[in-house]
Amino acid sequence: MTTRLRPSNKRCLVIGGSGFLGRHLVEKLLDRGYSVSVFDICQNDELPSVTFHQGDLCDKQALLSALKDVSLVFHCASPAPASDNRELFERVNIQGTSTVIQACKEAGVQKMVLTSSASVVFEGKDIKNGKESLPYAKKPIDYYTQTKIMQEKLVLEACDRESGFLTVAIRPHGIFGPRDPQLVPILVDTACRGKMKFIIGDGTNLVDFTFVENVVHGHVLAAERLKADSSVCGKAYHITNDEPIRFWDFMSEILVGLGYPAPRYHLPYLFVYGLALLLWMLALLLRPLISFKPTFTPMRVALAGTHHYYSCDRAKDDMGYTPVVSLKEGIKRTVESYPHLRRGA
Ligand SMILES: NC(=O)C1=CN([C@@H]2O[C@H](COP(=O)(O)OP(=O)(O)OC[C@H]3O[C@@H](n4cnc5c(N)ncnc54)[C@H](OP(=O)(O)O)[C@@H]3O)[C@@H](O)[C@H]2O)C=CC1
Ligand SMILES: CC(C)=CCC[C@@H](C)[C@H]1CC[C@H]2C3=C(CC[C@]12C)[C@@]1(C)CCC(=O)C[C@@H]1CC3
Repeated sequence: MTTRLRPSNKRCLVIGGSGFLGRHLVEKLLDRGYSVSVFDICQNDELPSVTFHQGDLCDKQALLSALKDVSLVFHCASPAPASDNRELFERVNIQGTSTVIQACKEAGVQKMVLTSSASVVFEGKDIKNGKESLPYAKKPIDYYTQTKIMQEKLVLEACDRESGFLTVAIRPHGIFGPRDPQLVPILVDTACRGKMKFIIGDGTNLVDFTFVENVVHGHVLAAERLKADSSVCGKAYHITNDEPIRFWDFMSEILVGLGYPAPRYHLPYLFVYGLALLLWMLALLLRPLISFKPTFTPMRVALAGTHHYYSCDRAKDDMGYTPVVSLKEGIKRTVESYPHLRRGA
């Protein structure tokens, strides 16, 4: 039986509620008796009890009309990292988030939960059991992450107990699960093109992959613990499955589950990284003439070949977080949810 910690008269808005994480969050909030509205630039299948507001989060007027009578806002909208569009990241994640904060304050919103990312401290070098006390990356791995850092700072600095506007940031890592448009589809696409034969490095690097329902659970707990007298205010929290796994074992389990062979041949990390760097520079130089997007970007090679896993002790201590779905179960549910991506389907 689910315990309902909050009365159902709580009205919340999920910005980015049509996206992968946002949609799972909306479903959980409804299940917990919240009254939910969604604000997103795009709409997917309607949910009967959800009010949908279509708009760009950079548009304050559009936000204000969606924020009427809302006391809690979840901000989980962002351009996809793969869009690789610096201007768009800056406009949406930095200027847009400032606009969201201003609109929330004007509309009298009391609480805001931001979906940040654990990668805000990652510089492409090993992180083992990283805590929230690690400094922000001075050289973030890409523009997307650079703007996620700025976004998190803006939201946490806006936390103001005096005026009654409370904020918290959730830092998930490697979100996966049913309906994810990125991780599994990229992986399967790479396998279909015969490029998933190689393991970068010795294959022992540990990484956090987090099942989407655990990320949702972290968001809901944060919102419910966010009060003027709580230690949660103005802080960032890692939310993971708390079961770091070898990057290549995770990839292999998904691939094998979908009927593709697991990668087998090892390539030295520095060799692949150097090659990826060269290709990336070539793509940049040739951009005015031809446009090609290499599969092996330096950022992806760093993600695939280094340790990067994080401690969620702070979330455990401050908000009683524990993952609700194990990695094994999460992988099983994910694989089962992609029958159309099975080999030969
Ligand atoms: N997926 C992951 O592994 C991780 C994700 N995160 C963070 O979690 C959050 C959710 O990610 P995820 O669910 O994967 O992403 P999605 O792309 O699936 O969802 C984001 C949603 O926001 C919408 N959106 C984008 N720009 C705007 C805008 N200007 N105004 C209104 N809505 C907009 C998107 O629309 P459209 O699709 O049309 O762009 C989409 O519906 C993001 O903040 C991301 O940075 C953090 C760590 C890991
Ligand atoms: C843990 C974490 C931050 C995951 C984020 C998701 C994506 C960045 C990954 C999803 C599929 C991954 C993938 C690769 C890199 C990282 C991802 C894009 C490779 C390109 C790495 C090099 C290869 O050999 C192929 C991989 C395909 C899948």
